[in-house]
Order: sequence, then structure tokens, then C-alpha cells
Amino acid sequence: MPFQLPAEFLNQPTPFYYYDLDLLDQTLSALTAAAKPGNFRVHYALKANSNLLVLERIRRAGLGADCVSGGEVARALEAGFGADDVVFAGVGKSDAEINLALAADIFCFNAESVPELRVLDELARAQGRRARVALRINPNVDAYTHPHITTGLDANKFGISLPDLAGVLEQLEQLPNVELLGLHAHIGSQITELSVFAALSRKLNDLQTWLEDRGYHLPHLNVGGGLGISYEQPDAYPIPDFATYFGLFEQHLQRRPGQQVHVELGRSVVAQCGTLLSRVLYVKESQHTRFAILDAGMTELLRPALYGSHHHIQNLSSQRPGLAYDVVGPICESTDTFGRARLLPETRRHDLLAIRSVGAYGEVMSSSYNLREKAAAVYGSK
Ligand SMILES: Cc1ncc(COP(=O)(O)O)c(C=O)c1O
Ligand SMILES: N[C@@H](CCCC[NH3+])C(=O)O
Repeated sequence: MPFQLPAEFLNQPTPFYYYDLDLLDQTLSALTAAAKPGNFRVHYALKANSNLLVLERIRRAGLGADCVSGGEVARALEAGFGADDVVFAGVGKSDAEINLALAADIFCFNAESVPELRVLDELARAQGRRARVALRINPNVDAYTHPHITTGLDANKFGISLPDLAGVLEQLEQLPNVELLGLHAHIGSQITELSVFAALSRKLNDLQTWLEDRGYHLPHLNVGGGLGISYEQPDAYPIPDFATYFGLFEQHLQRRPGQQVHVELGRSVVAQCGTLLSRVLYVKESQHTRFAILDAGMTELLRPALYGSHHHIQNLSSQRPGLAYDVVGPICESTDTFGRARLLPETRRHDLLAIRSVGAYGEVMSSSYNLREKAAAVYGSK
């Protein structure tokens, strides 16, 4: 079914974000069925979308929270996630953020370097606590995704590279206020070549054997997130292929007896339930190009400007014959473009356009550049 905006929102001032909470619930049901409760512990990555109404649905579905800042840890707790369901990742955690998470007694820090482990040890001692950690390793596995959102290659800033791991474990022995719970890896986002998760599993299997040879038996293994969605055909594929994703880990990851496997999915949970609604301000015909100039821009949705990413665009007001448009925003930047030569029904001033698949990394990445006001969010549910 192509996207339809519920009638109650037709007069809502644009631009605004619309979230289909029913689709979110259906996505969560598919996810939890595929994760077979007990087989995987799923932490939702708040960085994708941290709206409280969205978070509450996710929490009710039984997911934990994966946070990447003190603000996200605080938001997760506010949304009712239990501290023992919160993990805190990030290559540059500040002392204040670590202190907040320690005081809340969160489940685990995904730690990425020896300097960070030392600070965790020191701050935990000062609070009279122990910091539980998983070591984020950089497995050097290519995720075959956009280079800007690949995180698990040697060239990326994330994680501990494998040749350094022995040294890190040695240092860890000197840190009495840090407790090693497990390993963590995240190789990238918007992954559609799913065989990379089999490659990641094989790397982790080898690593576990290497660790066991040195006497380490770790109760937790976190394989990160990254499952991609269909930006091209959101109506044909509204719910990502969770069954294949979890199936690959079931098949290839050698889980040790009693070991808990964690995943941190963001985009695949929320992307398809969000739509950005915008009205056409002007249609401008230049020598070579026909522009549809919208009242939404890169301030509301940065992904096309940042990564050249594709979002499906629909004109909800017009059934007229099609024409090609460059769909652009009002911001004073040439990259403020949502799509080039897009075929749309003939488009006129005040037509309502829907930019699809923006529930993840949409509203959270908005800015006030050009002193723009933040777009509203509205929620639909039958
Ligand atoms: C460490 C970490 N975990 C989880 C995620 C969530 O990834 P995704 O939204 O692709 O599922 C990200 C983002 O790429 C990340 O950097
Ligand atoms: N913000 C990115 C993904 C980065 C994920 C976080 N490591 C996107 O819009 O696709």
C-alpha cells in the first residue's frame, strides 16, 4: 500500500514528521519473533530515533537500549528502560557521561581503548563501583556499505584492532574496578549484503578460541547492529528481513554454553515507520532543470546531503501525468537536494509531498541551520 497520511493531519503545518506506530508495532513483532526470545538480547540503538513515544513502544516490546551519549542514557532511563538493560557505546565518552552511567549502574560499557578503560577504572573507584565492560574490537570485516557508515575496517576510528588485543587484556588485569563481560563488534550500518554477518561471526569464533586459549571465557557477545532497509521500495518491503539476519548468526556464530548474544539494531526497527511531510513552495523551471522547491530541507533530513542517500518521494496531492523534477529544499546550500530528475506527477505550489523511510537518522540529525525551527512530530495509530 502506498503511503497515505491520515486525514486528521492534512492541515498540520509543514514540514513535519509523521510516525506510523502500527507499523512500528508490526516491525517489533517481526523482530522479536525472529530473535526467538532467549536466543538473542536485542538492544535498540537510540541514535536512530529517540522520541519518547517511539521508545516506549520499543521498551514495551521487551528490547533493551543501546546508547551513545549521556543524553541517550538519560533518555533511555526516562523512557522506562531498566538500567540493567542499558549499554553505553562510543569512542569518546566524557567523564561526566561515564559518571552518569556509572551512577545509574547500567549493564555494560562498550569500551574502545586503553585510555578509556583507565578512566572507567578511576571513575568507578571514585564511585565505589565496578564498571562492567565489553571490549569493542575492530574485526576488519568489510560491511560493503557506504564508506561513511562503515565502522569495522582498520581505517576506521572505532574499536580495538585485533593485533592490539593481547596488550589491552594485559592492561585490563591492572584495573581492579573494571569487570570484563564480553566482546563487542559493529561493522557498519545500512548493510544489505547480509553475508557479511557470516564473515563477522567467523571472525568472532576465531577470536573466542584465541581468548579461551588464554583462559578467558566471556559470558556476553555483542555483534552490533547494521541491518539495512529498502529505501527504494518502502511499500514492498515495509519490514526488514529479520529472519535471515538472526538466522545467519544462529548458523555461523559458535555460541558458547550459557553465553548471551546481544544485537544493537537501530535503523531496521524505526526507519520505515517515519515519513517527512513537506509542501511545495515553488516550481521553478530553469534552462535545463525543473525544480520542486520544498519547505523541508537538509535541516529536517540530512541524509541525502551527507551521504547522497536515496529516499523515495511521493506527491500526495497530484494524479497528473509525470514529469522529472529536482526536488530541493530552501536551505542556502547546493547539497540541499532530496533527489535529482525524480519522476513525479505534475507538481504544483502547495502540493503535499511525502519523503519516505525517514524514521531512522531523520529527525535526530536535524539542525537549526539558517535559524530554522524544529519540525513537529505527529503520531498515527488506528
Ligand atoms: C556501535 C553501534 N551500534 C549500533 C548501531 C546501530 O546501527 P543500525 O542503525 O545500522 O542498526 C550503530 C550505528 O551504526 C553503531 O555505531
Ligand atoms: N547516520 C547514518 C548512520 C550512522 C549510524 C551510526 N553509526 C545514516 O543516516 O545512515
